[in-house]
Amino acid sequence: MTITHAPAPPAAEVNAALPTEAPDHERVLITRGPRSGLTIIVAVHSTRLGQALGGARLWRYSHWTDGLADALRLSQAMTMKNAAAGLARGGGKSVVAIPAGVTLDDAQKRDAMLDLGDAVESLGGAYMTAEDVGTSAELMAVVHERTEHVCGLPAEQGGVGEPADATAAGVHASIIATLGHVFGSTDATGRHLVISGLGQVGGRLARSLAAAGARLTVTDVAADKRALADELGAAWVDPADAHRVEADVFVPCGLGGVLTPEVVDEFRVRAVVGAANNQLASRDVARLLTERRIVWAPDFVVNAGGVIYLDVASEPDADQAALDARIAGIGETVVAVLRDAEQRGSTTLEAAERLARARLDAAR
Ligand SMILES: NC(=O)c1ccc[n+]([C@@H]2O[C@H](COP(=O)([O-])OP(=O)(O)OC[C@H]3O[C@@H](n4cnc5c(N)ncnc54)[C@H](O)[C@@H]3O)[C@@H](O)[C@H]2O)c1
Repeated sequence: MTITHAPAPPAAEVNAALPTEAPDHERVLITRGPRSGLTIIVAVHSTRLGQALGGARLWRYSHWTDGLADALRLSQAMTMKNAAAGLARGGGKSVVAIPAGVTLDDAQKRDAMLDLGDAVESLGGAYMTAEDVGTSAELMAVVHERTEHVCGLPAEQGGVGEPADATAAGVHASIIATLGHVFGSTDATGRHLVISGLGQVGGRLARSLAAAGARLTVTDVAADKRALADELGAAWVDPADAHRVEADVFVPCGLGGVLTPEVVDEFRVRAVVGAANNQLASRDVARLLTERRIVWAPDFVVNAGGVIYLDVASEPDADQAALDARIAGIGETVVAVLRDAEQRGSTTLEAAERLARARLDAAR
């Protein structure tokens, strides 16, 4: 294949350090895609609860080992997410690493997805892939040409499509549950929420929270999202200042790593509940949030709606009412985690991890 070199390296390359501790993954496949020439990594962290499920990331990495580090970390997080969500699913993740400065055209993306399909198939069903950052339902349909172990195909092809609606519904339920925990009322009317990131999930949430009567301040690094703020009558704030707004809840729906010690120090909210993955810049930030009495609903519990949707809706006898109940149940899980943390004097992160580990231990 021909790789076209962009004039300047794209901004969003991932640099990720490999863990110093040896990985505890069941299997990690690292292979060079014969069609695409790209490094493909499939990390199966755990199948203790069932076939590992987690998305495929097609992204730029400064070095292929950054892609490996990402896959190791993300697959481990999927084990916790799927266990905390009560799914009979293990944790896994795949990464197709695009070298720095390289842009793929459509034919090259297709080659990459066919290679990914072969890599997934070679694991004999230990891992099922789905869309994630840089991939889509359409690209999953290409993966499907090489393996059955893929979900989230386009609806026209009999698939269940992309899961953003379900993710947003789960985050909405989590926010309502957290309001109940913090303020003693689940009524969002007049509550002031700050949403940072108005993409697939944040945009849907802004609509559902506005409909629930919340007062919104919103932001995005993409200035064109301001139209949604205007449509909903929401206030707009500069992205860099969003975390300083005095409000009830901060709702991170952009990229991960947003909760740094500095940000937590400047927060003027009572709770943080959002869709973004890996919100904590480091584990100690969970303790800083607890010390400042800011209730953080752990991201991997809050944003599990998408994976619940992919799991439940992909079943042949999928039932919408059962799915809705499972998504709404995320709110109950959030409350259980927040109460457990309060009772034991632990961080909410530790409480969510206890819940996930208990389910994993029960399956030994
Ligand atoms: N889509 C899903 O079903 C799903 C499921 C689980 C978790 N998540 C996580 O939720 C987050 C949002 O997902 P999405 O699908 O809506 O992504 P998206 O790419 O559609 O939207 C992200 C939005 O955040 C904005 N953004 C990026 N950096 C920002 C910053 N610093 N400040 C403000 N805005 C910023 C982007 O411009 C974009 O509009 C991601 O972290 C994703 O990993 C999504």
